[in-house]
Formats: sequence, C-alpha cells, structure tokens
Amino acid sequence: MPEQKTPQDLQAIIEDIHRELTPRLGEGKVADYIPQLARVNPEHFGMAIVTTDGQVHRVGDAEVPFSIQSVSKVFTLTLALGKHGENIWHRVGREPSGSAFNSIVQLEQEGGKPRNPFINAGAITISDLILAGHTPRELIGEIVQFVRYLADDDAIVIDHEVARSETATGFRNFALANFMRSFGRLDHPVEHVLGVYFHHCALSMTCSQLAKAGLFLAAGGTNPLSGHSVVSRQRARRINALMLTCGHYDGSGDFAYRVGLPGKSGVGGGILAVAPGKASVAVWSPGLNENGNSLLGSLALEMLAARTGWSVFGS
Ligand SMILES: NC(=O)CC[C@H](N)C(=O)O
Repeated sequence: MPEQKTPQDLQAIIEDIHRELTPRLGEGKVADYIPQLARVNPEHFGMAIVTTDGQVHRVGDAEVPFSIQSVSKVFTLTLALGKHGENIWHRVGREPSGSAFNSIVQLEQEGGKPRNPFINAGAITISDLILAGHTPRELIGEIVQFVRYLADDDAIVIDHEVARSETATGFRNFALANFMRSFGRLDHPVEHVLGVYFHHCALSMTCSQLAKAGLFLAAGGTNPLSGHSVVSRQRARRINALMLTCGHYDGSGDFAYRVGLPGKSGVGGGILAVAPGKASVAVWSPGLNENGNSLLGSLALEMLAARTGWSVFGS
C-alpha cells in the first residue's frame, strides 16, 4: 500500500466508507444518561480528514455540530500540560484503567488518584488543576478560546443545554468528585470543578472543526494550516501515546488492534483520531458500543486505516 494518498484517493476512500456503512446507520445505542444526548438522531454519520499538507475532505454530516463530550479531554489535558507541565502526573496517572469511563472501583483501591486523564475521574482532576487562579466562568471561557485557537475557528461554542442537562443528572460524576475530595485530592469545591468539567464536555463542534483542532497532534505540535504553535514535538508525541493507550477506556486495546491510531472517543458518538505526520480525522455516529465508544465511528476508522495504511504500527 503506498504511503501517500492523493486527494482524489482520500475523498474516494471516505465516500466509499460512508456508502458501505449507510445500511447500518442507527446501529449501537445512543447515550441516554444525559437526557439532551438521548434526543440526538442516531442515524447521523459524518467524517472529516485534514491532512498535514492542508487538504480537507468531508463526507456525510461533517458540518453538523455535535456534543464532543470526552473528546474535549484531549484539549483540557493539553491546557493542563501547558500550565503545569509534567507536575500533573503527581495528580493523575498515565496507565490504561481497564474499566469503564465512569468507574469508581479503582479510585478507592488507589487512594483517589485516577489512572489517566481521559477517564472521568482523571478529567475531573485535570479540571481541578487548571482551575487554579481562576473562577469557573473564566476558565470555561479560556477553554473555549483555546479550542478556537486550535481549530482556528471562532464559531466554536458550548451547548449550554447539554451542560445543564448533565449538571442535573451527573450523579456519577458528583460521586467521583466527592470521593476524590474525601481523599483530599481536589483543591476546589466540587460544584466548581464539575461546572468546568460539564461545560468542556458540552463543547459543540462539527467533524471539520474537530479534525482541525486535532491537527497539531498529527503535525508535531503546530497546526500547519493556521501556523498556530501549540505544544512541543515531544509533548504532541506523548499526548498521542496517551490517546493510543487510554483514549477508548476499556476498549483501548481493541481500538489499537483494529485501527492502530491514537484516538479519543466521546459519548456523543465522536472520535478524534491522529495519523502522525499524515492527518487528523474526526468521525461522528451517535450509536455506541458496549464500552461507550461510537460503534460505526470505530468501524469507519478501521476501514480508513486499512485503506490508507496509516496505522502507526505499519501499513
Ligand atoms: N465518555 C464520555 O464522553 C463521558 C463524558 C460525560 N460528560 C460524562 O461525564 O459522563
């Protein structure tokens, strides 16, 4: 399989993937524990690829905004590394959890220190870390600005209905945060920390915007379209490593096996995948598999990786 795909090849590949998956649209289970997400039409499907040399390819609902949910944890982790550097690892680990995204079991055994920044407890810890010196409202504004800078797109906003919906029903996350607080592992009031967490999860983005926002990870830390420098080459590599090992919760091994790309999923049905040196890819299909990862989104990325030879483990 040739290393470089022409623009025509890539567009044809994603159109084929879309066509082949069309009979299956609606498969999987839409997240219903956040009432506002339960209302999303399960038959949406969108995909966008942005290559490091500036091509943009889209198919299906690539321009329809959706709730990025846990995909946002990549951006808050990046922000936390920028503010606190490697010190964040005193507060959160970097090992796969092997358990569900909202599991509480390990937290007790491990003294309230979450396994990684992508499970809920870890992302809540990251929210607490980046709250230092800010009000929740200021920090939420800063996160939105940061994501706009990454994607070079000022139209990106938070869906406040989704944030409200999750605030009203996020009992599990309140439990996780209170549990960590009981171990003395949060510096700020639980309501403040979760206010930040629920709002960054409620960022609403299209596949095109999401692929652009992740492009710095495919291009050694700088977005080649905007020229915006985000992180060092080493840091981009390390964030990709965390996405590969932890980005799909206890489905991370399966995703690495099938797709072979660093990726981060969200319960809104979005996945951001990174083909280092080549492209950033966002896919959206709301139906989830048993691990809470997009069922058809994972399949679409598996097909894409197979047809492009982009797996980090070789073509
Ligand atoms: N996996 C996810 O996308 C989970 C994010 C969601 N906001 C939650 O905390 O439950």
